[in-house]
Amino acid sequence: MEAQRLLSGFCSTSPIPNAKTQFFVKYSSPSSSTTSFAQSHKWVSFKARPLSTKLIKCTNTTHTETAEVVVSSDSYSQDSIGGILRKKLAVFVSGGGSNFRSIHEACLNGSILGDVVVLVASKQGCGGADYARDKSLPVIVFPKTKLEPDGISPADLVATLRGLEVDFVLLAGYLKLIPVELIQAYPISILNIHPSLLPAFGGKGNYGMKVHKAVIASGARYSGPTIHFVDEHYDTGRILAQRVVLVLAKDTAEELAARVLREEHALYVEVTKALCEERIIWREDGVPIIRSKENPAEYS
Ligand SMILES: Nc1nc2c(c(=O)[nH]1)N[C@@H](CN(C=O)c1ccc(C(=O)N[C@@H](CCC(=O)O)C(=O)O)cc1)CN2
Ligand SMILES: NCC(=O)N[C@@H]1O[C@H](COP(=O)([O-])[O-])[C@@H](O)[C@H]1O
Repeated sequence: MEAQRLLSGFCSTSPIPNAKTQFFVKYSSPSSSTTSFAQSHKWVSFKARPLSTKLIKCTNTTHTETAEVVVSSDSYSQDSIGGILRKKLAVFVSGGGSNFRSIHEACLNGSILGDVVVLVASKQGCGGADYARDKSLPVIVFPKTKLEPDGISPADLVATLRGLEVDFVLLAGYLKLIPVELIQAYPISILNIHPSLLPAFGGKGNYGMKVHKAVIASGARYSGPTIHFVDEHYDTGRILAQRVVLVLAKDTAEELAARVLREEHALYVEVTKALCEERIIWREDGVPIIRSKENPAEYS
């Protein structure tokens, strides 16, 4: 229901103007509804300066909620560089969210021509979700599981991202399989970062510290992050970018993980910048490459 309300502008009587208008919404719900949008006071903010506030009442068969909508001018989504519009990003996390934070900060400081408009978390209480709430970003839990009963369905996830006009989905430490519904709804628009040089050390069961332990145990002398497009299987999508990190003879998995993570943060910001500036080109053999901003004749 909340996903639908988010899409329909919270209520049929919503005064919320067109999608180009940004707004804050504060929910106060008498009931302890089972969803992440309707519990007590929650600011769901999409940025921008408030111009006016409006109260809207949302009723359904079980209860009535009031939402205070702060309608504001939309001075962000009209930003553009050379006619290229600012992009709307959804980031997916399961853990601490350091990649999410570095991307969000790069959007705020102008490095990335885009805005994170929603965070999707597989765990309501993970560090990435806490950071998003602290920054007044909307948080959606996906998927719905026994441990996360407030999670939404794949259909509601697609509808909500569409309703938020998301252009690209960035997986950043997200540990669940992305469903085919989302992949079909966002063809070649979903990226993932993996902490090894794919195709090595990828696939089901290869995530987090497990990857770095396997790299060290293998005797590999090099590792590093890979960013790839997401298809219906784990880590088999088209590789877009990599960085090489030395594996030192006496590295612990934690030391290697920290070295790789530093490169992940830089690489994901660099790739997201190229994505939002529409500098990703598809080679005839289907391999995606990135056009240099400084020298358009150069690709990587
Ligand atoms: N359709 C896709 N979904 C996801 C992809 C992808 O490439 N295609 N990438 C992963 C991220 N990832 C590696 O980069 C990855 C994440 C998790 C797993 C894994 O084995 N998960 C376990 C469950 C872990 C848990 O719930 O704590 C499992 O499925 O058994 C492998 C690779 C994100 N989604
Ligand atoms: N296979 C997926 C996987 O292992 N992803 C890895 O999870 C970590 C998330 O860190 P973060 O939450 O601090 O960004 C990152 O190292 C990322 O590469």
